[in-house]
Amino acid sequence: MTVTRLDIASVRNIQHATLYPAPTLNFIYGANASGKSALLEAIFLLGRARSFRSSSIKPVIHFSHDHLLVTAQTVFAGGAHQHVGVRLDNKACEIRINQQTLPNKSSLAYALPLQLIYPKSYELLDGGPQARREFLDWGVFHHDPAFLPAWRHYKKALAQRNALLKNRQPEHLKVWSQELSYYGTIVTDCRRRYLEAFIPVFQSIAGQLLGLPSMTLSLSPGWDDSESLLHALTADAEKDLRYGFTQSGPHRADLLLTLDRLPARDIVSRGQLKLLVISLKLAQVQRLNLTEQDAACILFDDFAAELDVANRAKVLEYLTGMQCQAFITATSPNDFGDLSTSHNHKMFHVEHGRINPADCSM
Ligand SMILES: Nc1ncnc2c1ncn2[C@@H]1O[C@H](COP(=O)(O)OP(=O)(O)OP(=O)(O)O)[C@@H](O)[C@H]1O
Repeated sequence: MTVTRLDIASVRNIQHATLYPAPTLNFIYGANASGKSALLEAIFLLGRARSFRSSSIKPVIHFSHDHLLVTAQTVFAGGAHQHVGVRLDNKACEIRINQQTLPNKSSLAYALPLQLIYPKSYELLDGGPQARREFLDWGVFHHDPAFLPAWRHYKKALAQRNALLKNRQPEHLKVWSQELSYYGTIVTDCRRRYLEAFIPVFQSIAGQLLGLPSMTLSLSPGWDDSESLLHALTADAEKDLRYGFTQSGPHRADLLLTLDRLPARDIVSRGQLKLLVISLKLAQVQRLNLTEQDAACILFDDFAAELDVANRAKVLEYLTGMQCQAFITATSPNDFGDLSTSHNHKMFHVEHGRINPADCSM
């Protein structure tokens, strides 16, 4: 999937912009506060109907307007065209794909798969497990159609079981534990199957970017899986009643990245940690590329942040060979390094919210 035309209205300081991006790499440069991240935010809004910078939509909408609109024309590898649009205001979200209004954000995620790399992404390895679960589930969602319905059922059952625990009503606990166990096992099987396919891709990219041997990635499923989930839920029932919530299950899962059997985050340097996160994110896109489906689009904000020149060159070389569309920002065109091996890319200059094509030879 490639964005061939992008129209943005009222996103941060971008009042109106139309872009015809390259199907490969798109380099975006401009001074601080010019609107580079706002441009990536607009594309992210189109793929997820939410911002990656603000939890509410109000601060994202241009001060003098009451709604924002982002639309795009995209083309699939097979040549089919698609028109995608998102209109957001403080209260409502309207999603349109090919002139049809759709109720679910998940349809956008299928229409425009996105992988975002920005300074906060680096918390993926040194922050809490929720970010790692969300990261993993992005891949599982695109890999396995059984995942989303099972995950939705699981979350409903979890809410019901937690309500019983909170209200100290143990009598119906068994029914919800069974429900939770049934869907939780499907969710975990989907995660395991995806990881099997994902790990070799990740190891190959991390090998190229970092050259670290003996790196392993594994799933901690969220309970002691030497026993079934139902067994864990039954054994935990008393403790769960005391704490008022369910302590075992895939909602507590984590991804463990180790080097020489120690948590990678305790060993690697800051720069290496960033390269590991970049490897994880690129591996998700590469994995999707290898399936029947169309490739995801990469949004890479603040490319130069904390990566030295040699590592930037390695990442760029990898991105160039990836055969997917990417939007990459930096404050100066020099930050992108030597672009002589990157063919057919485009460069854009952002200034005070205006986006203009720039000379690629810069
Ligand atoms: N709702 C809004 N309406 C209008 N302008 C806004 C709104 N929200 C933020 N801005 C302004 O939009 C500009 C764009 O900020 P953005 O974060 O996109 O810049 P940037 O080019 O990524 O900068 P940096 O290099 O510092 O990260 C800023 O000047 C900001 O003050």
